[in-house]
Amino acid sequence: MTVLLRLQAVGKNFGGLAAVNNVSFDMKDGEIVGLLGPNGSGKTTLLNLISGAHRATSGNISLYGKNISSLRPDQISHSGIARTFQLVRVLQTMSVSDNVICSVAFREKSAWGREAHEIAEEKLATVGLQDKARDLAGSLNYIDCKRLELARALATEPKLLLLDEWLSGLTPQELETGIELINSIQSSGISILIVEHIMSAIRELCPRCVVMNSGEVIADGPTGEVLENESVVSAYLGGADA
Ligand SMILES: Nc1ncnc2c1ncn2[C@@H]1O[C@H](COP(=O)(O)OP(=O)(O)OP(=O)(O)O)[C@@H](O)[C@H]1O
Repeated sequence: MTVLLRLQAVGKNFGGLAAVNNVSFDMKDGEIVGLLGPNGSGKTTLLNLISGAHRATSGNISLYGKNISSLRPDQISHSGIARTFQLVRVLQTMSVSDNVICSVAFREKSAWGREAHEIAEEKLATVGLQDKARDLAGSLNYIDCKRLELARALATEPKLLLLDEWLSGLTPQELETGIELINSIQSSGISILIVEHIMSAIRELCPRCVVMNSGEVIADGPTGEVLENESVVSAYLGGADA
């Protein structure tokens, strides 16, 4: 299968701190991969490097064989990578629909007017927000803000979606809905790299996991095996959560 994303010896230093250190792994087209690790292990920094928010100190990142390590975030978005943030970011004073239209306007194949509206409607339907298209984004509850952020990411037509704790803070029922939504997005052909602390969700969604600790990859493989790996248990799970 085609290699979608390739990380080769990727590193990021903040002063004397190696937040990401010599990280290498591939993702295949269509894959969903869990990115795990204890707090401060470098997961969000790695997503920031892939999405271009931060420039890597060392190593290479490529998408479909094209080196994207030195591209700007907008160029990386145009290459086919979209993300959501750990702390939800929506444009509070605009309507739900206009939030998505903004993403449509900034994508590589931008669209305006009626076409942009139709794309926004489609993405809002995908995430289950079609009935709230005219509401103010600032009036949405937590899960709906998360849905909107997802719709905004999908509006850029990504090949690879980076989800940073998208499921965190949801009620058990919302969690089930969220898992189904992520599953359906992957089934539509979008690859997903998901940072998540909720192990039940990771087990349900991800056949494969990569685990980081202190900036380094300490395990990469089938989720069941990885979660039983001794170094993973002691670094991250403390033996209780798996
Ligand atoms: N902009 C920054 N400047 C300095 N240090 C940073 C910066 N961003 C992250 N760090 C540090 O890099 C390390 C990795 O942080 P990162 O947020 O990537 O971890 P994480 O695995 O995503 O953690 P969490 O699960 O808590 O979100 C931490 O020690 C953090 O304090």
